Order: sequence, then C-alpha cells, then structure tokens
Amino acid sequence: MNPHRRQRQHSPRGLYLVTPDDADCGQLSARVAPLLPFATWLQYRNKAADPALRRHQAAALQAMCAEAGVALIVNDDPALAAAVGAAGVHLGADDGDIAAARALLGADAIIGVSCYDDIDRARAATASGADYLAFGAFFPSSTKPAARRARPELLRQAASLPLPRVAIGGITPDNAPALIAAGADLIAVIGGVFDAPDPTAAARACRALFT
Ligand SMILES: Cc1ncc(COP(=O)(O)OP(=O)(O)O)c(N)n1
Ligand SMILES: Cc1nc(C(=O)O)sc1CCOP(=O)(O)O
Ligand SMILES: [Mg+2]
Repeated sequence: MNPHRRQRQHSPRGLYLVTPDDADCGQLSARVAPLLPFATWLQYRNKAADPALRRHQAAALQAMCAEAGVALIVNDDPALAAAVGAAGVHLGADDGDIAAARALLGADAIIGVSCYDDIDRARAATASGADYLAFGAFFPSSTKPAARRARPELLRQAASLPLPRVAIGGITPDNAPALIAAGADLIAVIGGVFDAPDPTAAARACRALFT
C-alpha cells in the first residue's frame, strides 16, 4: 500500500499546509521544503497557474512529499492528483463530485470536501464517502478575503460526524488553539505560515499545538 495513503486508516492531526500561488517552481520548492517536517498533509493549491505549470509543480511537490513521508493532496483537480500519484484531492462546491473522484483515484485516496459554514453539506459529504470535512473561514483571510465565515461552534457540532475536521481561513499559531479546543483535527494554513516573518518557526509552532 502507498505509505502516504496509510494515514487514512488512522486519525490524522496536525498542520495541513496549503501552498500559496507561486509561479516560480524552484522558489515554491525552496519555500515548502523546510516546512514539510512539520506538516501532516500538504495541499498543492495554485489558482493562477496554467495546466502545464500546475502539472510541473504538482509532480515536484509529490516527489518532495514522498521523500518526507507527507501526503500530498491536490486542490480542485482529481485528474491532476491521479497523474502525479498524489494521495488525494480536495473538492469545493465547484469542483465535481466525490463519486467521480473516488472512481478515478481509488478506495485508498484521501478525498476532502469543503463544507464552509454548512453542517448539512458536511452530512451529505460524509454520506457520499468523503475522508475529511473542511470548515471555514474562521478568521479574516488575506488569501481569500470574501470567504464565507464560520464559527468555532460548528466544529463542535461536527463532532457528531465520524470524519476528521479541518479548520481553514486566516489561521495562525496564535489563533489556532481556540479551533483545536473546539475540535479541529487539522489546521489548514497558507498565509499564517508562508507570510510569517519566519515560516519555519510558524510551521513548527502550528505542529507543536498538537503535541
Ligand atoms: C482544506 C481546504 N479547505 C477548504 C478549501 C477551499 O476549497 P474551495 O472552496 O474549492 O476553494 P479553492 O481553494 O478552490 O479556492 C481548500 N482548498 N482546502
Ligand atoms: C482556500 C481557502 N478556503 C477557505 C474556506 O473558508 O473554504 S479560506 C481559504 C484561504 C486559506 O488561506 P489563509 O490560511 O491564508 O487564510
Ligand atoms: Mg476548489
């Protein structure tokens, strides 16, 4: 079995690092490499890249993740996840359905679903075979300023569902403890790590919140 997919059998916890849009392949790899020791999962997300660049960057990150023992999850695009042998895919409301992704990626793949502030969407995703549920945005996000906002109480409510809960949106090492106390199993972070004065220290601090 792919060792990165084996995590699906356990209860994943920790930092779910998400990449910033960065068109420079070498720079993206150099920014991510020192952070991988602190990440449970890495999501490749680049909303600005064309398909060729996305393919190139996803393949480079997959090689780094395989080396580091971190599961790579590709945002939006099950076909790209399959092409580079990633561990899974993250699907939002506009990104296609779980069944199609499952058919393409197989039973072991990690398929995550955005639930925003909507517990009914989380129930439906659970019934459709999702592997984790993402809620947010919990804090103002400079990456996604117009993101719908969610309250920590939603994480408590989602404890009734049998899947890992991911919190996203404006998360930093300073504000994450309230979300973890509310039940977040993973914190998904872009700016709170990559825009920090010392990204490695920020990633380490996120990781330490789960120990
Ligand atoms: C872990 C995680 N949670 C939520 C999202 C957002 O997905 P989506 O709503 O499809 O928005 P985009 O990221 O595609 O702009 C995510 N990517 N990851
Ligand atoms: C990609 C994304 N999705 C969100 C949601 O609420 O679904 S918030 C968000 C942005 C996450 O980046 P940062 O950590 O910089 O705020
Ligand atoms: Mg999406």
